[in-house]
Amino acid sequence: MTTRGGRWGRGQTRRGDTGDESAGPVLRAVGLSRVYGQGVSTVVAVDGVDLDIPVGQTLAVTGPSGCGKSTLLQLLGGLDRPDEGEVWLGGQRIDLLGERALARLRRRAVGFVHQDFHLMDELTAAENVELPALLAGDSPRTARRRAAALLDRVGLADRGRHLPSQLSGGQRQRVAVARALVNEPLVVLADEPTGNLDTAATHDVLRLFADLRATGQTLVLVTHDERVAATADRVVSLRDGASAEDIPLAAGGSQLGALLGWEE
Ligand SMILES: Nc1ncnc2c1ncn2[C@@H]1O[C@H](COP(=O)(O)OP(=O)(O)OP(=O)(O)O)[C@@H](O)[C@H]1O
Repeated sequence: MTTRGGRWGRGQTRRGDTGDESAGPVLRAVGLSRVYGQGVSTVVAVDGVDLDIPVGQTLAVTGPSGCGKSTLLQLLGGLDRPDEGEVWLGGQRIDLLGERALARLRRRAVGFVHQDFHLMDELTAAENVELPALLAGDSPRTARRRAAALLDRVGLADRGRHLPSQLSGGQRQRVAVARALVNEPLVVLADEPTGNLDTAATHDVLRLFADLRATGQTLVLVTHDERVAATADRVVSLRDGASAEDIPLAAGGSQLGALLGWEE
């Protein structure tokens, strides 16, 4: 994948760009806590999480329903703010940024993939992918070119003019992955990206993530599915908002082959 010169400052490059592993973690949480509600209805959704995510790592976040996975992902991506602690992205502390600066940084540095795709129904697949590039300041021509290349990369070169309603769930999620990549984010954050997909579509999306991993893209993946988690480099399990286990998987993405071979 080509890179855009000047988009990132010193210490903010991706592994795929420079091969430089000395820049420190691309994403870092320090003592992160998020509390919802007050009084008797208080819920501590995230409770003192420390996390360093190196450039190029695929991290799976797992744990039982309600343990705080989605809240943690939103905090890491600057969609929500912690009550305590710090979030660092690309060497910059983001939890203290003002709304506009945070929105700008999020647009460029974070690619989100959601369980239910979050595509705009009235826009074509290509327009959905172009939109974040246009919002980040690219010319229409550049945005179109980038969207076409990404749709090709996710195997949907011939579906650019289709509306989301004319695509299968797996195809919609591949459009969503293309959209997440269009601004060459520092991190891709995916919340149950295979949660609404059948087995074949799940495999398509996992293959896509394996391809991203091979290019050095940093990826954080929230998943209930242990087999999906097994395709990561590392698994962090949450219990009641806190990190209960942090396991490096020596085999990492090589589990993908086993998973696909087993299921197919
Ligand atoms: N906006 C909110 N207001 C109040 N409580 C919330 C809110 N969002 C989440 N919570 C609570 O915070 C806790 C963590 O929720 P979160 O969605 O992060 O968990 P999760 O692990 O992603 O769950 P699931 O796997 O079911 O999606 C839960 O107890 C949830 O009820």
